[in-house]
Amino acid sequence: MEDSIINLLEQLRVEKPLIHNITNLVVMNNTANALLALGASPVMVHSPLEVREVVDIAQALVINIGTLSEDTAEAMLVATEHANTIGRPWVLDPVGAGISAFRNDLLSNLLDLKPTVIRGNASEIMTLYNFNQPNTKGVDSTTASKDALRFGQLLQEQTGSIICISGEVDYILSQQYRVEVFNGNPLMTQVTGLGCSATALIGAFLGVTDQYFEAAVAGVSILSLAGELAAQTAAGPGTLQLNLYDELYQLNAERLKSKLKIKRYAH
Ligand SMILES: Nc1ncnc2c1ncn2[C@@H]1O[C@H](COP(=O)(O)OP(=O)(O)OP(=O)(O)O)[C@@H](O)[C@H]1O
Ligand SMILES: Cc1ncsc1CCO
Ligand SMILES: [Mg+2]
Repeated sequence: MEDSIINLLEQLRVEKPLIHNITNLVVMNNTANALLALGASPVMVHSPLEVREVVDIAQALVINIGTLSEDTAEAMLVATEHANTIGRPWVLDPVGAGISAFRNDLLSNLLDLKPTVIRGNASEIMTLYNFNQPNTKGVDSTTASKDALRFGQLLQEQTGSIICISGEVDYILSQQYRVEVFNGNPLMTQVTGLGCSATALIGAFLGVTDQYFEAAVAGVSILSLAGELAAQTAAGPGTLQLNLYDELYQLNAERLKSKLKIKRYAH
């Protein structure tokens, strides 16, 4: 399985896919830098008046609802509908699912548009399966990823999307497979938007292959491994964020082979 991740990373660095992000105001800069460090080419375009044209030229689309407004919500619907029309893959990050009726209505519309991949923390994935769950913690998870696994699998069956649940263990779920990633470090939760960075990296890999499950596995496991390595020499959250860019930039086949801790199960 490491081989497929290594091949996808090499391909990404050659092709430098253009990744269209409609994302939140908090992580705009750190996700653009994470994409650049990995080898992709980010563009953040949010106006409903221009997203169609950007979807046309991009290889994949990232939708992150963290800091929603009426305008960005409209842009997300326009962009994803157009992506579906022309066959562009897209990934949804349901940040803060459950915060408000506005957010849940948009999420419900986006689910109807069948995201290629959905990546969220445990609380967000549980809310997507049942919108009646109260959100008590904003954008952070109140529960462990393993507690959301059953709901993630049900959400997978309901939507047909590939589902990624992040946390101490990261899960990537399809109809056929479950992959578990054991890399990462708890300090990563003290830096805003590393889950959002994982979502953006999934977008980058969706831009270089039509093996969408393998793209999701690559995005999640590379962010978790780079975060783990970044934490090893970090004095705190600040250096972790900086080290993360360097780890993404320096990541190679040898490091992936020796440090990745992933398991694949067939259902
Ligand atoms: N308890 C933990 N132990 C080890 N690694 C963790 C832990 N929690 C999170 N991580 C790492 O951080 C990554 C992001 O997960 P997290 O659950 O914090 O995302 P998130 O809540 O969506 O973040 P954000 O919304 O700030 O982007 C995971 O993929 C994993 O690598
Ligand atoms: C802190 C925060 N608030 C809205 S989006 C965001 C970034 C983490 O998802
Ligand atoms: Mg998140």
